[in-house]
Amino acid sequence: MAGQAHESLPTPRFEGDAPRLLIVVAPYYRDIADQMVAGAHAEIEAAGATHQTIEVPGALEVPTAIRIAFNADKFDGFVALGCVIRGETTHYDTVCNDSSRAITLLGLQGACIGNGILTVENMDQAQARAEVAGQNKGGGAAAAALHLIALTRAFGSSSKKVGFRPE
Ligand SMILES: Nc1c(NC[C@H](O)[C@H](O)[C@H](O)CO)[nH]c(=O)[nH]c1=O
Ligand SMILES: CC(=O)[C@@H](O)COP(=O)(O)O
Repeated sequence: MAGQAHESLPTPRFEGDAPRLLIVVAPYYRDIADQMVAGAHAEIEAAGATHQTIEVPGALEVPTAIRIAFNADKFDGFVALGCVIRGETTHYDTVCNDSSRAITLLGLQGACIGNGILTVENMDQAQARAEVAGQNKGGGAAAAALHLIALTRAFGSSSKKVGFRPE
């Protein structure tokens, strides 16, 4: 089903106290980015949550933008969107590995993040994953963030915390 992080894991639905999500998108490839943002919007709205979208130049800037917004403590979760297509040099590896690792570290430090940064060999692969009627990776990333928000609310918070969140 479109938007599901996994076919067998329905996206949580929120009744009241709508979660606020920030979509951070790197429109390095504008058409691909727009499709993934559309998928994320649809998934978030269907779950009864709200969203705001900001743009940064490239995938390497996405984690820093999330850190900035996380420290502002205005959002319950984040969706990272972008597209990295291999070029002639090893820069592809840097962009892919550093952006994904930074996003994972932010998650371990307390941010509820779905990672929808595509890392592909060519535009055909990107298109198949970006289109909402296709693999809808933007919707899937939004679904992942929504799952983590629901988990956070279910477990609540305690004095014992791993990670950092400004009081
Ligand atoms: N080649 C791609 C990039 N490269 C740019 C970097 O993400 C970054 O903006 C730059 O190195 C300045 O810090 N970004 C993408 O999102 N996709 C690419 O295919
Ligand atoms: C993923 C990239 O950074 C890549 O698009 C840059 O292209 P190149 O490796 O040919 O400089």
